[in-house]
Amino acid sequence: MSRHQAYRNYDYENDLDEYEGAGYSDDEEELSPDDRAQMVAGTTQVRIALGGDSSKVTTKQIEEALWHYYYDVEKSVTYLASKYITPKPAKTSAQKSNKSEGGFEGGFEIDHTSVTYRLTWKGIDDKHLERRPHLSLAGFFYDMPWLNIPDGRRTVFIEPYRPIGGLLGGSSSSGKMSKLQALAAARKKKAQDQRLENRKVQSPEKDAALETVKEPNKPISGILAARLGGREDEKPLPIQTKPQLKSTPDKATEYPDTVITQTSTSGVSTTTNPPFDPFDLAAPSAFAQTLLGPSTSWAAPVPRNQYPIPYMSLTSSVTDAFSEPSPDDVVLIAQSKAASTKKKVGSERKDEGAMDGIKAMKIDDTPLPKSKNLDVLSEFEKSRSKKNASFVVVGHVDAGKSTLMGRLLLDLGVVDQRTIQKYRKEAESIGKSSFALAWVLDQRSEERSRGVTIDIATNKFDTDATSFTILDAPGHRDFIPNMIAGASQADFAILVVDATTGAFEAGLKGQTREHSLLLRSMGVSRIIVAINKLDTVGWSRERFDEISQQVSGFLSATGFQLKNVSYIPVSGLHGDNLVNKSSDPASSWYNGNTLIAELESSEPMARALTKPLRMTISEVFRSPQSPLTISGRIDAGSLQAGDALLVQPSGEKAYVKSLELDSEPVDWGVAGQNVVIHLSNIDPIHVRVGDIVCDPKQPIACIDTFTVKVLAFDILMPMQVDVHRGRLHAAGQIVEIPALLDKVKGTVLKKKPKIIKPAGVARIVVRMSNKVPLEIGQRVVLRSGGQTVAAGLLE
Ligand SMILES: Nc1nc2c(ncn2[C@@H]2O[C@H](COP(=O)(O)OP(=O)(O)OP(=O)(O)O)[C@@H](O)[C@H]2O)c(=O)[nH]1
Repeated sequence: MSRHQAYRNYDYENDLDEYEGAGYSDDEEELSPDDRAQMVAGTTQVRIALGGDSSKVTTKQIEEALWHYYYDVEKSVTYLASKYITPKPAKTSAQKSNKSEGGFEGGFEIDHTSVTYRLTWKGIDDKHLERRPHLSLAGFFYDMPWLNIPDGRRTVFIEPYRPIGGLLGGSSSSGKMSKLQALAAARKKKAQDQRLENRKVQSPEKDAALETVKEPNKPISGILAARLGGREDEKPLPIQTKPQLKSTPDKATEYPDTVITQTSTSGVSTTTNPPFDPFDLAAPSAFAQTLLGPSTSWAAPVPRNQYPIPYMSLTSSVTDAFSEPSPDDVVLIAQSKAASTKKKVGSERKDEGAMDGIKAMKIDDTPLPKSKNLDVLSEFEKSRSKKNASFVVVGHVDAGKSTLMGRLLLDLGVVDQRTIQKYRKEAESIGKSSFALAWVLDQRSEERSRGVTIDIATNKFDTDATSFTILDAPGHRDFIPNMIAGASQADFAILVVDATTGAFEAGLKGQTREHSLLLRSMGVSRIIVAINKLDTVGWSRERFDEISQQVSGFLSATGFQLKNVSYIPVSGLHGDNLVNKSSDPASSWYNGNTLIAELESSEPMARALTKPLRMTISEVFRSPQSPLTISGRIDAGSLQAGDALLVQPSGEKAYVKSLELDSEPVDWGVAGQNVVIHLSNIDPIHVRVGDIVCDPKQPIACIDTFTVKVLAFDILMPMQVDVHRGRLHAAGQIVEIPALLDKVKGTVLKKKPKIIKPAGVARIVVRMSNKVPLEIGQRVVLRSGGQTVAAGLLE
C-alpha cells in the first residue's frame, strides 16, 4: 500500500495504541515497495536540486524531509537548505516569546496553534524528526482548516449564568440568614462599595471595570468575583485575550452580552450586562488529549470572543415595523369585528370598533338592472332573418390566412381601399408591404412588426343570408392555445394551405395537420380548404389536384366526412376566387364556387338554445357603458338584460346591465351569437378571460378531477398535461388510464393499460391543480411539452 493509500485508510486505533503505549516508537517501520521507489527517486531529485550543497546533507536527512513532505521535492529542498545548508541565525528570546503570534519559519512554524506544533513540528526541528519517521497524528492534522481558524472567529464556550442567592428554597430577605450567606453578603457589599469608590475617583469615560477588561493581560476575575460577591483578589482566570467592547449605548442590542458603560446624569458610570460569566477552562477531553497531547501541553489560551444572536442587530425601525398589527391583520380584525357585530343585529352593539369595521366594508348599493322579462326564444324566432355563423381560419404559419381574410373584407366592401392604401404605406415603411392586407386582421403592433398573428382576430361581415364572424387564428405553433380558443367558438373552418413548392409539404408536417386534428377534436365537422398562393405556381391544376388529394387523405383519416370538405384554388393576395372569380386565364380550368359562396352554403351547427346558459368569456374590458364589460360566444341557452349571472370559478354573481350584438344594443342574446355584455354589481377581480358565465339556478360545477374519452395524438401515460377548453388553459395530470377503447364501437379493449399509443382511443382520468368549470359533454384538448397529445369529450 502506498503512503497515500495509507493516508486514506488511516487507522486511528494504531495511533491511539501507540500513544497510550507511552511515547513514540524508535523502531523504524519498513517502507512499502511503492514508498521505497518514491523515496529513491525523490532523493535523487533533491540531490540534483541542491547541486553542490548536496554533500552537506545526508541521505537520511533527505529521506526524512521527503517523508514529511509526502515526497514533495521542492518543499524538501527548501527545508533542507534552510535547516542544514544556510541555517537562520538563532532567534532572540524576544522573538521566541512572540512565536505564537504568528509567522512561518522554514515552513514548519505556524501561528496560533502552538499546542499542535509543539508536538509535531517542533519534533521535526529537533528530535522527533529523527525518532519518528512514520506518520504521526499531529502531522496528520497539519494544515487542516480547523486548526487555522483566525483568532477573531473562534468561538467561546460560556458557562450559564449562576444565580446568586441563598440556599435552595430560601431567601436572604426573609427568615434568618445563615453564617455562610451573611459572609457572602458582607463580601458582596464590600466589593460593591469598593467599586463605587474606584469609579468616583476616575473619569466617567474610564470605567473601572471596562478599564480592567481593556488591559490585554489584566485578569477580569476581579470583576467577575465582585459580581458574584466574591473577592477581587481571587486567583485570576487564565484569560489573556480581550473581548471586543462596545461602549456606544445604541450598540447594546448588537452585542447584548458585552459590557456597556453608560454615564448617568449623576456622572456615575454604571455597568450593565455582565461582560462574562465566570467559567473555567475545561480540561481537554480524552479524544483531544489523544490528538493533541497531554493536558499539560494544553495550556494555550483560547482567544475569547462573543457573537451576537442573529437578528439582534436589527435597527429599531425594523423592529418597530412589527410592533403593530400588519395591514392584513387590520383587515382581518375589522372583518371579524364586523362579523361579530352582524350577529348582534337587533341586540345591543357595544363594540364601537365593530361599527367602524362595518363602515369600512364597501357595500355595493348599485341598483339592480331591470329586466323586461322577455320570452327570449320566441323573440328570437320572430326576429330571425339571418343565420349567424362563426368560422375559424386555420393553417400553417404564413399560409396566407390573414391576407386572405383582409382581401375578402376588402372585396366585400367591409374595408375600404383607402384603409388598405394606408396600411400598405405603413407596412412599406417597416419593409413589410406584402402584409398590408393581413393588417386588416392583425391589429396589434407586435403582430404587424413581426408579420405573425399572435391571437385570434375577430371581424364580421354580412351576406344576404348570413351574418358571419371571422376568427382568424395564429398559425405559429407557439400560439396553438389561441387557435384552440378560436376553434372552440367556430361552426366551421377554412383551412388555408400554401400551394408554393415546398411550403405545402412543410405545412403538412406542421400545423396544417395539427390544426386539422384540433378542429375535429373541437367538434368542427365542416371544412373549406383554401389552396392559396396558386399564383406562385402559375395556377397549376396538377398542383391543386395533388394538394387536394393529400389533404383529403389525412382529413378522412382524422375523422372528417369528405362530403363536408370542399377545395377552392385561391390567391388571397390578388383576390382570386374569394368574392369574385379569378380573372387569370391560367385558372380557367376551375369552375367551382368562390370562397364566399362556399361559406354561404355552409350550415352552422345546431344551437343549444334550450339548454342552461353557458358562455365562455373571450374578452374582459372597460367600456363607456360599464367598468366591466365581457364578450364571447353564447355556447348554450339565452340571456337578456336584467338577468342574474353566475361567474365560475369565482362563484360571484353579476347582473346584465345591457348587451350588444354586432355593436348594436339589443335586449337579449341566444346560443351561437357573439355578444358583448355590460355587467353590474360585481367586482372586476372576480372575472377573467376563460371563465364561464352561467345561469345561477343551473350553474356549471367547478371540478378538479374528470374522466374524458380521448383520441391520442401522442403516447399517453400518467403525466403532466395542460388542459384547454376554449379560452380556459389549466394545469393537470393524467392520473389514471382505466381503459383502452375500440375506436368505432367504444367498447373496452383492455383494462388499465400502462400507455396509450398514438391514434389510440382511451378513457383517462385527469386531475387538475385547481377546480375549474367543466361538465359532461364538453370538449377538451390535452397538451404536453408544447405538443397536442390528446383531445376528447368529458364523460
Ligand atoms: N404570392 C402570394 N403571397 C401571398 C398570398 N397570400 C399571402 N401571401 C403572402 O404570405 C405572407 C404571409 O401572409 P399572412 O397573411 O401574414 O400569413 P398568415 O397565415 O396569416 O400568417 P400567420 O397568421 O402569422 O400564421 C405575406 O407576405 C403575404 O403577402 C398569395 O395568395 N400569393
